[in-house]
Amino acid sequence: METVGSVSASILSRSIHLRNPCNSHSVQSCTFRHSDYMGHRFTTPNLWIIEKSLRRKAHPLKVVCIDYPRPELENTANFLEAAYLSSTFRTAARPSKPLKVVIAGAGLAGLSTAKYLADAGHKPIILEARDVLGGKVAAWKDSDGDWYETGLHIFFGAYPNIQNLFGELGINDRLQWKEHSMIFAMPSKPGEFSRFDFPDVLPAPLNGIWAILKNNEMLTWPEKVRFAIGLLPAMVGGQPYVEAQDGLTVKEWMKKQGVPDRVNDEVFIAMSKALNFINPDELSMQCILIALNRFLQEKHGSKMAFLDGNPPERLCMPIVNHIQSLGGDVRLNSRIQKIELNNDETIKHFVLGNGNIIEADVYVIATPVDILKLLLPQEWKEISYFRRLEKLVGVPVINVHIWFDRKLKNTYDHLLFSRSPLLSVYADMSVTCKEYYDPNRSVLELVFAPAEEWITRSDAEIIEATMKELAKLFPDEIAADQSKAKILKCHVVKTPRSVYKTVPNCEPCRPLQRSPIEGFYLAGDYTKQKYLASMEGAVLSGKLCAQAILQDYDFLVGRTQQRTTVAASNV
Ligand SMILES: Cc1cc2nc3c(=O)[nH]c(=O)nc-3n(C[C@H](O)[C@H](O)[C@H](O)COP(=O)(O)OP(=O)(O)OC[C@H]3O[C@@H](n4cnc5c(N)ncnc54)[C@H](O)[C@@H]3O)c2cc1C
Repeated sequence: METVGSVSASILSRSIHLRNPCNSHSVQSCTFRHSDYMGHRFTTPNLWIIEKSLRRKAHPLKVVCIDYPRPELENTANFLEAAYLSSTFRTAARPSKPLKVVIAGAGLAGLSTAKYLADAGHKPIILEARDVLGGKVAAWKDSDGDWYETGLHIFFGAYPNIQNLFGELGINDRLQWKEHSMIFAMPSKPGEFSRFDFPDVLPAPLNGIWAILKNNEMLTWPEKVRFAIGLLPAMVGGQPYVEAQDGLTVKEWMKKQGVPDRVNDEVFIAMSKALNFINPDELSMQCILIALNRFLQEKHGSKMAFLDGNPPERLCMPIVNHIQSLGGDVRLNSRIQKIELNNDETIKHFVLGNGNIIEADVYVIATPVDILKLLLPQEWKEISYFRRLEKLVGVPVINVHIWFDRKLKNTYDHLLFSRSPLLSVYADMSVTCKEYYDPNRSVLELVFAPAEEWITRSDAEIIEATMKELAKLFPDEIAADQSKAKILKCHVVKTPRSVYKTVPNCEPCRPLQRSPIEGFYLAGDYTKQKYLASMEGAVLSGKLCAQAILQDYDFLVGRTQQRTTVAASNV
C-alpha cells in the first residue's frame, strides 16, 4: 500500500501533541517518523494515529489506529485518549470463554458498560427497571406525539468519550453544534442578554480569556482582575490544588480568594445551578474548577451541541442495536429487587421484582447511587468502600416543558442561562432541536433548580412560578396571567434524586468501578472518573467498568470454573 503521509509526535511536559501533515481522515497508510520508529508502517482504513506514551527509548512507543475521528471539532489529546480506550476493547484478544455479565440499569453508564464489553467479545445482559431506556436522559411521547424529557441535555466539545461513542455508532450527524458562545439573561435589564463569544481564530485558553475580557456587561474590569488573581493558585497548583478545594463551597472559596461577591452573583449562581442544580453556597469549589479546567483547556471545550431529537431513540437505541448485534441483550421492565449472597458474601444471584432469579459470571450495578444503597446487602454495609457512599445523595431537579400558541421572538438557537432565582438553563426546542422543530409555536424546555422546596409541589404551582420568571425573560411576549402568549400544554418531570449533590468532601467517597467484592462492579456518573456527574462521566464510567472486568478476566473465569466444579461435586 502506498505511503501517503506521516505523523510527527512530541511530548511537551505531560500533554501529547500530534500533527498529521496529511490532515485527512481517509489516509490509507502512514509512516511514523520518530527516530526510533523510522519506517514503521500502519495500514487501516480511515487511519488516525494516537501516540500514548512516548517516553524516549525506555518505553516502547504505543501507536494505535483508530477509526472514528470527530468531524466537527479538532482531535485533541483527550479525544485521542478516549478513542484509544475504545479501541482497546475492539482489539482485545477474543475471550476463550465469554463472560456473562448482568448489568442493572440502562442509563448511559449501563449502556456504555455493555457496549464495550460486547466489543471485547463478552455477553452483557442489561436489566432495566423501567419501560424506557436512558435513565436521566429518558423521554416520553405524549398523546399528541410530542416528546418530553427528564432533562434538558447539552453535549460539550469537552466530552471526548461521548463524541467517540457517536463516531463508533455512526451517528455523529445527530449532534447539532451551536455557535461557540455562552449567553446569559440580564436580570437587571429584563429581556436583554449578554454574550461570551469564543473567537475561532484563537487557541485555548486565549479564546476563553478573550471571551471574558470582551464582555463588560456582566463584570467590570476590577472584578475580572480580582477573579483572575483568585484563580492564579488554580493555574499554578494544577490538579493537586483543584482536588484540595473539595473542602470549600464556591462561596467560601470566593471569599477566601478575595473575589468580589458580585462575581459570584453574576456568574457563579448560574454556573452552579447549571452544573449541579444547587447554589454556590452549597456546591463544592472543586466542581467549578474541574469544569473550568475541562471547558477552557480545549479550544472547543465549551462549545455546545443539542441532540437532534429524543434521547431514547436517537442515542440509546443505536447503542442497544450495537449490543444486540454482538450477542448481548437489553431487557426493559426488569427491576432488580435484591442481591442474594453466597456464604462467602459474594453474589449468588440477582432477584428480580417478579421473583425470577438471574445468575451471571459478573454483576454490575449501574443504577443511581441512591438505588444502589437500597440494594446493598446488610453484610456489605460496613465495608468502607460501601459505607462511604452514604455521603453521596441525589439532588432534586425538575424539568419543565411549555408549548406556547406562538413563536417567541426573544430567543436564540442556543442554550440560555436564565439567571432567574427559580430557573437554571432553558432553550426553545422548536428552534434548537431538529425533531422538535416547529415554525409556528415555541416549545420552551427549562430546568427548574434548586428544586428542594418545589419537588413536592403540584405541577400547577410549578408552572405558575415558571410563568412569573418567564415574564421577566420575555417582557413583551409573556405575562404570568397568559394575557400575552398562551400555554397550549405543558409537562413537568420531577426527579427527586438526580445526580449526586456535589457538596464539599464528596470526592473521597466516590467509588472505583471495581468493588472489593469478587465479581461485583459499579458504573454510574457518581463513580470515580474525571468528568463530574454528567453524560460524559456516565459513558466514561461504563468504559472504566468494562476495562476493570477485562483486566480481571483470568481471575473471573477461574472463579467461575471453580464454582462450577464445586457445584458439580456437591451434586
Ligand atoms: C434535569 C437534568 C439535566 C441534565 N443536564 C445535563 C447536561 O446538560 N449535560 C450532561 O452531561 N448531563 C446532564 N445531566 C446529567 C446526566 O443526565 C447524568 O449524569 C447521566 O445521564 C447519568 O447516567 P447514569 O447511567 O449514571 O445514571 P441513570 O441515567 O440514572 O441510569 C440509571 C438507570 O438504572 C435504572 N434502575 C434504577 N433502579 C433499578 C433497579 N433496581 N433495577 C434495574 N434498573 C434500575 C434506572 O431506571 C435508570 O435507567 C442532567 C440530568 C438531569 C436530571
